[in-house]
Amino acid sequence: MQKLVEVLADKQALIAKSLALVLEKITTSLDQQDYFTIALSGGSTPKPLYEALSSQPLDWSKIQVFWGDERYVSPDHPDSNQRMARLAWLDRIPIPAANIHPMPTDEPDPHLAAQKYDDHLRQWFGVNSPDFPVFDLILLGMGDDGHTASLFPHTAALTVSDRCITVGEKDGNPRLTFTVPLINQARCVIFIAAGESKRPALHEIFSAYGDSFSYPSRLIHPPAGELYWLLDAAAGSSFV
Ligand SMILES: O=C1O[C@H](COP(=O)(O)O)[C@@H](O)[C@H](O)[C@H]1O
Repeated sequence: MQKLVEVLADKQALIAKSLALVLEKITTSLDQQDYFTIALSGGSTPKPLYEALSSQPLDWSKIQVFWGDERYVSPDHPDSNQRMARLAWLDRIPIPAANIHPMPTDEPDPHLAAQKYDDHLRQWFGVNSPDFPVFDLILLGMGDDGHTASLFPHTAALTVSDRCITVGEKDGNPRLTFTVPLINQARCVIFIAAGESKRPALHEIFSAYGDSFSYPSRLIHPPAGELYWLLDAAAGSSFV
């Protein structure tokens, strides 16, 4: 695994660096293959990145967009990760509808929805269990508590190793999330985190010894892939 930590002066520089890196990964991959698979993070941090991507002159027919986690709400709910990415980016570009792969949130039982998306991923990538699909790029955020995707501290989702998708839980509410082994299979994982409130969790995540059950982002280390941590100075100035 190649791990790179880069600290940018401020949030604007962080987004500019994230944009440049995502574009580099897309163009390099498309030189060698016909399509590029990306899994998106939600929350507030990546929104300006998605807005910036919306004005890039890419061949969107070659980009396949998935989500790494989703709140279990309808796609038009203000909390929906899909909604945020569509408003900021996907609704503004000429991307074929078939290239957008949102997590389903319409099953009465979220476990059924998790199984549906798991089946969809396996079918789309043509990968059967026990192997995992390999994403070209997975974008991740990190919450103040050290969670990533919807892998929250001290939850059962952290230990799921036989599926691509599982049900996470935040304050008693279900979410859908990529599992740790699926994320760790990726060719490239980019964490993007900003703000002073992330600093205590980052300290735990970057320390040589620590508790991954308390700080789930520690679990992400793709053995055959690249791992980037892009931070603004408020979050990361003491780590490089
Ligand atoms: O709930 C979530 O939070 C994390 C971090 O979000 P941020 O607002 O601190 O950027 C995000 O990565 C995840 O996708 C999302 O569902």
